[in-house]
Amino acid sequence: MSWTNLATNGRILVVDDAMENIQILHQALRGEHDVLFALSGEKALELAHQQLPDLILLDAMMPGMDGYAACAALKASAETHDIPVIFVTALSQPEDETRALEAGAVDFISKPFNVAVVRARVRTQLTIKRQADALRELTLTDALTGVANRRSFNNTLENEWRRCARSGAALALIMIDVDHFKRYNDLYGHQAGDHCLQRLCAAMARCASRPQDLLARFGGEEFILLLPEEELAGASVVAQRLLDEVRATALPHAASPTSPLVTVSMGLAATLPRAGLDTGELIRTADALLYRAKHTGRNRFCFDGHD
Ligand SMILES: Nc1nc2c(ncn2[C@@H]2O[C@H](COP(=O)(O)OP(=O)(O)OP(=O)(O)O)[C@@H](O)[C@H]2O)c(=O)[nH]1
Repeated sequence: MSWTNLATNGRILVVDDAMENIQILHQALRGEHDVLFALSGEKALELAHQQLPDLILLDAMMPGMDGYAACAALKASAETHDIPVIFVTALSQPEDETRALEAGAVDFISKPFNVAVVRARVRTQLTIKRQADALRELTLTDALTGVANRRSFNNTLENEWRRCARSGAALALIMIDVDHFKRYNDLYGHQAGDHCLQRLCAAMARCASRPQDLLARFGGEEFILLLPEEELAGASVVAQRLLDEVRATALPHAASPTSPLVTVSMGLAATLPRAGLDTGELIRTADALLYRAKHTGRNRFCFDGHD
């Protein structure tokens, strides 16, 4: 997304029980945006989850679930929480406006609407939304490698831990460290070292393809792969894939006593998360097993019961 067209080409969901209002708004916005519509609050929630629009124009008064209830439901769901909602309504008292803002709306447009005003307000909110998205992305991404950073990993671990605790599923971690990376930098230079980390990340990202898997840079030349709903057996399959994929990337490392190519060592740990149990313990276990992998020859993975 270029910074010059942040205000256009959005996916806008228009929600109104009156078809003529939807037609007017569709007419007003379709030149600049992709417009979806729903004729009820219930349908709006369904579409919002399926299509993840950039912005929602929501009628306050509708039979069944009204705009306030729909807005509250959108704000209560993690997937739709960040979608800005503009209320569009014939109600024009300050209390109505306050109620909409309290329900989580970012703006309020009165009916009958002025099409130019609607367009301008949509542009403004779309720009703000995209700037917020870009900022969130920046704060959660490692600048060098493009994978998640440690903050993002910590957030995801907490969420996945709770999710697995609810469903009774296991959760696995692979702690990954590049072997003899100091020697790599010393021989090839820091810039080549950076490039090596980028290539390794691209290779490692190919090894864990489920939507809930998360590869993150844990620090320096250390990475961590979070595998929700996975046990040690599954994690060891992924770890073997990581070893193979890193080998196939074939990055020369003439200063490594382990191999003529860049290699990684890994520690694997898995647990059945429970509320109240500490996520730190799992990380410490994976770290201790990574240490064991380093001290038993590198270019390998270790987990309890297997070296
Ligand atoms: N180029 C580059 N080097 C980094 C980066 N982050 C950490 N390093 C280097 O990674 C090296 C890590 O060194 P050590 O912790 O001694 O580990 P190692 O040399 O990989 O040895 P083993 O882990 O025991 O195999 C240090 O020289 C760091 O400067 C980075 O972003 N770019």
